[in-house]
Amino acid sequence: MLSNLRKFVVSHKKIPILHVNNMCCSKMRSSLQRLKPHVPLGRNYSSLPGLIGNDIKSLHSVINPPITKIRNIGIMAHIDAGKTTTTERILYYSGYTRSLGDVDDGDTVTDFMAQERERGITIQSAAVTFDWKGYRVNLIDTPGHVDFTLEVERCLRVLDGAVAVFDASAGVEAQTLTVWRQADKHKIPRICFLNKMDKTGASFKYAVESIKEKLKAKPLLLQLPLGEGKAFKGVVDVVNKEKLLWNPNSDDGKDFVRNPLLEMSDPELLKETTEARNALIEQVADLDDEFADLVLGEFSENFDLLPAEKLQTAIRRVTLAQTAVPVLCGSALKNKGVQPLLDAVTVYLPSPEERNYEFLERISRLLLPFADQHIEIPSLTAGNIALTVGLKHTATGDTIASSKSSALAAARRAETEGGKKHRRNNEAERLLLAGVEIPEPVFFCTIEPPSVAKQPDLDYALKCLQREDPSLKVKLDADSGQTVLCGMGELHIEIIHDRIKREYGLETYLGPLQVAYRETILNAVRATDTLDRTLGDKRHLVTVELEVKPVETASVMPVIEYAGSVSEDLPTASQEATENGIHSAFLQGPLLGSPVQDVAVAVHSLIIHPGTSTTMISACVSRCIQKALKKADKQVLEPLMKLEVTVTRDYLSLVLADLAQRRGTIQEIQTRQENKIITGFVPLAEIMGYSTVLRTLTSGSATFALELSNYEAMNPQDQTVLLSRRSGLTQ
Ligand SMILES: Nc1nc2c(ncn2[C@@H]2O[C@H](COP(=O)(O)OP(=O)(O)OP(=O)(O)O)[C@@H](O)[C@H]2O)c(=O)[nH]1
Repeated sequence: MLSNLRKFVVSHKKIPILHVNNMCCSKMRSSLQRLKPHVPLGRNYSSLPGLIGNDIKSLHSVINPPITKIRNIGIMAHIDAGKTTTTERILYYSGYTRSLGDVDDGDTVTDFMAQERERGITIQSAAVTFDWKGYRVNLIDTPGHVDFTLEVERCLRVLDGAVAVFDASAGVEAQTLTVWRQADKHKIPRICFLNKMDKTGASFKYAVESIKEKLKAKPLLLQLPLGEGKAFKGVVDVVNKEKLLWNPNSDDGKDFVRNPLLEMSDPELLKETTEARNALIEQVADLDDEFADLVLGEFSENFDLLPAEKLQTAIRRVTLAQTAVPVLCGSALKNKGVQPLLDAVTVYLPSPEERNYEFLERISRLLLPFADQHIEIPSLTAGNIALTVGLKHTATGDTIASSKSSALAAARRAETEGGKKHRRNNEAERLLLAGVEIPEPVFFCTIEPPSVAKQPDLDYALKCLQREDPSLKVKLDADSGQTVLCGMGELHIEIIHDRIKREYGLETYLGPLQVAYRETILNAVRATDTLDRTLGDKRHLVTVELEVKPVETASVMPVIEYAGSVSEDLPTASQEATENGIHSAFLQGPLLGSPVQDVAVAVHSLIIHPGTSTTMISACVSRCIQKALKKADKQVLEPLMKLEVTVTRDYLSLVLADLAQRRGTIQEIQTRQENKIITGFVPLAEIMGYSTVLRTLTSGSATFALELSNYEAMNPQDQTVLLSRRSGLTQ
């Protein structure tokens, strides 16, 4: 949402803002009517939701439709599965746009950033709102590239349901797994859409199997494809036993017929569909006791008599319970199968009141998003998605509440419901609701403004970008004084660089991309330290004795223990100061100045002279830890990436040989039609610039996906080379 907010701020000069606050209905109606001609649309938009032609159905329903009729959904998938193309079709069939946008022509609604249109990929999530058969659908198109994982994560938190789009010729791909796990984490009910059924090599069966195997999900086949690849012409609705055929002469897919399957005309297909329907009924009955009772009681003799609505209601229950996922198929590009997908969204995905949100927020200005355009609205009921402006201090992951007491109540609820997590008993922390988990950046590089005078402008641009994208970290290198960007991948940093130029008018220079290493220790070491300083007439005196030791946590958060004698009478402020000192010491390890992970600290003794400031306590503890770390045996940890390369047979051996040279280890090689899918692990340092290498090696025919797996100990030889290179001894 914040990305759209920023977009709004950037582009608000172009778009007239309608101040509808406190307006009477007739005034608002005329404002809404005036909206269309004013909005500088690059595309041909038909109507905003609720507006038919230039008329308004009902102002209340435009802004606040009944909650049961709202669907807040996201579209998620592996890169290039066809999310944006599917979204375009959805907007067209719902009447939101009057022409079909095309990713390859760079004129889609939701990919509105210049970089998105140029590269044909989604970077920021975009929200659009439209109506479908009496339902209000708020839809978010999320990025598929692994570098923008955080963007997906922050969308999932506010969604009630999602459509997972798959390339039917590839099935479950690397990033599908990641987004699927994220949706699991946020308990989001899903529908699967097997897209690209028209593509050579598309296989409904293969894609369904991969959903079972890789996602460990139970697919409910609500449709069967009519033909595959070039022969794909429509779908069978298994629930209703109907055939849906798209008119081959229609160039926008609006024209399709739905006919019941008859013994006379389609005996084979009817038989196949009946079998699929019976299997579906049995599968749902296995998962839902209420439905099992119904089926066994009234319809056990003949499943054909079971009304479609009863089956749909049960499918909805299991979808909401996330014990199974409905599967549909189609081809967004060839305009087939998208309308039934929209029907399924309204039928099977939850309304906001079926999820646990009970917030009502009052904010000075609210805007309804239409991709990169917005319309101001006077109020909003629970379950809707909107934008707000003017929040200076919020960042992605924050929760906005109407008052401190409601935030406290919500925090308490979060604690009892999901939490059980240990929270520190401090009020600021209690006010926090579940934020998004921010992935650790794995790459960094220096960034320089065109001149010293422009440094404040660069700082400002980076501050703004960071607020909307917390996966971007900005640091100051203490030695060189340079600004350092830390990001999720090469593409991430490249896009940030590009955005600074386009959106803030600053030409900046990036240093070479470097890997973010970590460090750890191999043995336990004890150290003591005393800090004795007199400032003014005040004496600050602290003596600490502690031990650092290795422990396997795979985290940079140290485990902290206190000896009984220390914890007994340690005031909270002194404890916080001690822990601040511990945390700051581990941010910069002794080998490379990288964060230290897999460590525990035992504080054996802590003697604090009365009147000693908390800053001095932190400083003493931090110095003592650094002393201990220097004495310990140390180890560099390097990011190990999980890699998936899709390559044709001809180039397999070339790619494998190249990976071997990059210290890669191969986990498995699978066959998928004409392609080989290599999965394995490779150190990040060895895979920089891999897209160019792979393109050259395979004449552009291979693709790859990369994801951080874990941090692994570097072998002693490589570690020595790295350390001497970093200390400037070798190149
Ligand atoms: N054959 C075929 N190609 C499709 C279909 N849907 C999309 N494509 C093509 O696949 C490519 C990727 O489509 P997008 O809609 O940009 O995919 P996306 O999932 O939004 O991609 P990202 O946003 O970058 O993750 C484009 O070249 C589309 O034209 C389809 O149904 N069939």
